[in-house]
Amino acid sequence: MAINILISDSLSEDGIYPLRQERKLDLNIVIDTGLTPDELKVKIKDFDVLLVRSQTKVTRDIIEAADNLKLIGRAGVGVDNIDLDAATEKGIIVVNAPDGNTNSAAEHTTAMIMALARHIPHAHMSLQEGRWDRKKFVGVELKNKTLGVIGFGRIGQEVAHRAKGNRMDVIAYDPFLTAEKAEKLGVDFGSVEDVVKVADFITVHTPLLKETKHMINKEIFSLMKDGVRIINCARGGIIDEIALYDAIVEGKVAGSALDVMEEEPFVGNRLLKLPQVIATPHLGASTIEAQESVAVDVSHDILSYFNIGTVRNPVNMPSIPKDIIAKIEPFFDLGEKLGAFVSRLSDAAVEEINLYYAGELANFDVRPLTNNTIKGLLKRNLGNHVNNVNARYLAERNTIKINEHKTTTAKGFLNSIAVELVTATETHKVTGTLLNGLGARIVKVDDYVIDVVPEGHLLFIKHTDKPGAIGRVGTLLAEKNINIATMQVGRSNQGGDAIMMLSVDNHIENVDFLKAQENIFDAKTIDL
Ligand SMILES: NC(=O)C1=CN([C@@H]2O[C@H](COP(=O)(O)OP(=O)(O)OC[C@H]3O[C@@H](n4cnc5c(N)ncnc54)[C@H](O)[C@@H]3O)[C@@H](O)[C@H]2O)C=CC1
Ligand SMILES: O=C(O)CCC(=O)C(=O)O
Repeated sequence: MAINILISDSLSEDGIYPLRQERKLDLNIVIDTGLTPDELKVKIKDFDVLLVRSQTKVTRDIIEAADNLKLIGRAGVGVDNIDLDAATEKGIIVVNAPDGNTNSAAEHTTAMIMALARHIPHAHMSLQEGRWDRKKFVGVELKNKTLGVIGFGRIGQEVAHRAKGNRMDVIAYDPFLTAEKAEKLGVDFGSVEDVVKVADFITVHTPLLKETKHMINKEIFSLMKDGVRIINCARGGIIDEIALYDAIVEGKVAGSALDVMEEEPFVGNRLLKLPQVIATPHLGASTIEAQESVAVDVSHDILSYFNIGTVRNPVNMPSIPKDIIAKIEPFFDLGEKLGAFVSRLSDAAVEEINLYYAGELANFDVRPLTNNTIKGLLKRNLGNHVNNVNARYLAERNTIKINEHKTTTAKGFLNSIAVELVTATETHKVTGTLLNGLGARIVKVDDYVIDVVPEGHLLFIKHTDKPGAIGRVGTLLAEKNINIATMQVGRSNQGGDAIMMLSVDNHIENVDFLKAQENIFDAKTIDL
């Protein structure tokens, strides 16, 4: 079946070349830019993939109307134009291209700092208007000035690097910036307040989040040096525009360079009328190189998702290095099957799921494996609507607690996974392993040690350990023309509780005939 891809913002044609030349998948690429939200809401129904830059607003409304959507690709960094919660709830994976435009955005920020320091746009306009005004445009040097960088991720660091080339001192704030890292990068570091108190130029490079919205506000402006210059090439909204406007008019801020504002397009914004402000229409990533690079990156993730089911740059799923994925991937199927198996052992509402990882597995970040296992467990009640993207969200929405437990010592096996399901009245635990060269096995159900291949049609029977029980089950199944492929038995003690685990050739619709037997107190069919 064709995979329908809608590109709704203008993207580099060279960047989507990997999609154009794909031969294994049947891709149907439709480019339709400039759709209104209402038009997109109707159109999106037929598409499996939506590919955007920052222009298209992928709202909850649009996501809810997107009946076939599996992946949203953002050719760029910021995903604030995509309702991530709505995508996650619907099980739609969101990917971005975090590295492809770093250099361009850092170069643009540097250009803005320089243009601001030397009044280049205004001087140029004045010349165009026929004036030779050299006194009006006296600037300041960058050398020996301090650049304050708030948000010291990819772009913030690249900007700092260039500032040092201009012989500026750099002081940065980022919640993840440690003394060791700052020293290695040759910058000072401190709190937001520490940074703004000493900086001559302040540039912000954080994402727009609840915590960063208006983080540069009236109070923070009041701490700044008089004559400070403010640059925002990250996201509108990080700086409170009312506070910025007032600080410029009051003379606290000598100038501001803005590539982004709270409302875009920002033609007509009153800040543009101030002579101290220079601005560009969100051009940080607008270079041939960056646009090609981000489009190539998302194109590769789309292909990777549909070809092998993994992506490099997930936004709403844990991002795990390739080498770790390679180590945990073989356990995905086992985890899902253990989840599915344990879900059949109780009909009561699940309150808690405990995942026990033992052996070498315990050394790795197993969150994707946990997601897959929860998917297997929740499928019984939620059906195919649950997937790796929304499994954890759906568990939490149903107030199910998820706990991962790890130990590097695995009893008897190199690695094992145990999935424990806790309800108000009972607890069940199923343990599985991958046997070298022999594949997956279920090795324990509750307290019973077994050895069962987790596939096909299984029949799980709990009974009293009495002579003839096994033969009776065999006869009853034969009467119904059900062929037994394998059988395992286990018991707690002689004459006590016991289990039978059979694999049979066909699905058994109804097991009441087994439950009606005197010594059988439970029977369940489990199709894996
Ligand atoms: N103008 C444009 O065209 C472009 C804008 N951008 C924007 O630039 C910004 C930075 O992008 P990258 O450096 O690639 O992202 P990044 O994820 O590498 O770095 C962001 C940094 O902000 C830090 N941060 C988060 N909350 C913070 C807080 N409360 N205070 C201080 N720091 C905080 C994070 O720890 C992280 O180190 C994003 O908003 C992105 O959308 C990116 C590319 C182009
Ligand atoms: O697509 C664009 O040009 C905007 C880039 C951007 O703002 C980002 O990557 O966060």
